[in-house]
Amino acid sequence: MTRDYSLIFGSGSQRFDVPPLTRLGWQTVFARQTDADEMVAFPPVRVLEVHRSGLIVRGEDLDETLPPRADVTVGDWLLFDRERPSDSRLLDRKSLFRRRAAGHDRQSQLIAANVDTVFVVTSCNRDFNVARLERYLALAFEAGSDPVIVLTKADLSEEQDRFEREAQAISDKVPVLTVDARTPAVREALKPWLGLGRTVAFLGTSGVGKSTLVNALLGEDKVETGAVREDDSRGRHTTTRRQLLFTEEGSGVVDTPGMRELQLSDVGAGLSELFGDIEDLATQCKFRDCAHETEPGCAVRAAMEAGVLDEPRMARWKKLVAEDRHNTESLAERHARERKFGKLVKEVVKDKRSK
Ligand SMILES: Nc1nc2c(ncn2[C@@H]2O[C@H](COP(=O)(O)OP(=O)(O)OP(=O)(O)O)[C@@H](O)[C@H]2O)c(=O)[nH]1
Ligand SMILES: [Zn+2]
Repeated sequence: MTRDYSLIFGSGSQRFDVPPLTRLGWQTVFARQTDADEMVAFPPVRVLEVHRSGLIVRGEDLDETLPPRADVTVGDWLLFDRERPSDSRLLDRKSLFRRRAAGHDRQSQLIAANVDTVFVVTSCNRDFNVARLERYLALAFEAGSDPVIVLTKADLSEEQDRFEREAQAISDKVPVLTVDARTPAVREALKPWLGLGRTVAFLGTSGVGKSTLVNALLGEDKVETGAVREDDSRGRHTTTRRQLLFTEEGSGVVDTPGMRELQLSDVGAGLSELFGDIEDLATQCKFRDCAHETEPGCAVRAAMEAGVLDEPRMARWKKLVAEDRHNTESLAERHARERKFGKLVKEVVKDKRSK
């Protein structure tokens, strides 16, 4: 077992006892996929940066650049093959964020792997939107990463209690923090999810304070914040980074613009995690394909009428399910479904006419 020496020695200068792989985020789930002999022949390396020209990886006393490959992303673990670097074995992931590429095939672009916790960031202002938060949470669950809601700009709002209450009501699986992202105290607030060998990432719309939080964790201005970024509108290009950085205490922070553009697609399982209670109700509806509108024997509407289920929440659920289906279906699948529906309508019309 790997011991977490940071608990014994504290962090900072006395880091010498921590195994280098642990500092890079090596965990039992990865160790279980290999053994000591293989690790000597093919040392584990973690992907820290992805560039068009190659992958920057790091292991114990190892800093290498591997040929680029589409099946690997930031945060991944590989067993480095010195002879044939492009054959380095990719270890199974703990979690994976991906984005559907443009076009109608279902190709997806890998964004980040092996993220333990994702901070879903929103501000105590007009950015705050329960539907959008639910969307991000579904994405996080789908990726296999634990979400935490971070409410920033608490210092600018007189209603932070209300925002906090609304965020807490979304799911009892998701903790909520309220912070001023610009103060050093924010590191304390995020601490329970950081720590040696843990990897975190940030999700949220533009301007909510993601870069500010990343900088707070890294202890310096590694990432441009909004104030600087405004230059972009005058034509300056920001470099597209996809990188994994480490804090002083040894936790990994994924900073990738791709996380900002994630869409809801293929998040069926994530939605179930977030709306499991409604899905359970739906299984009790009289009709298996109940749309929970006017059908008799609808358990979902019954719960709503009894005041057990919040109507706006159920409306958001329906919208997300429809949207996920739309994003997930390939064009061919959609055509097939629409054809089937068209045929059904024709049959019903014919049936009515013949009566
Ligand atoms: N008062 C206050 N200002 C904040 C807080 N968090 C962030 N800001 C400010 O909000 C602006 C935007 O913050 P960023 O960290 O750049 O936001 P971002 O989410 O990284 O935005 P993008 O890079 O566009 O995705 C900056 O000027 C920050 O200083 C906060 O908690 N309180
Ligand atoms: Zn129903």
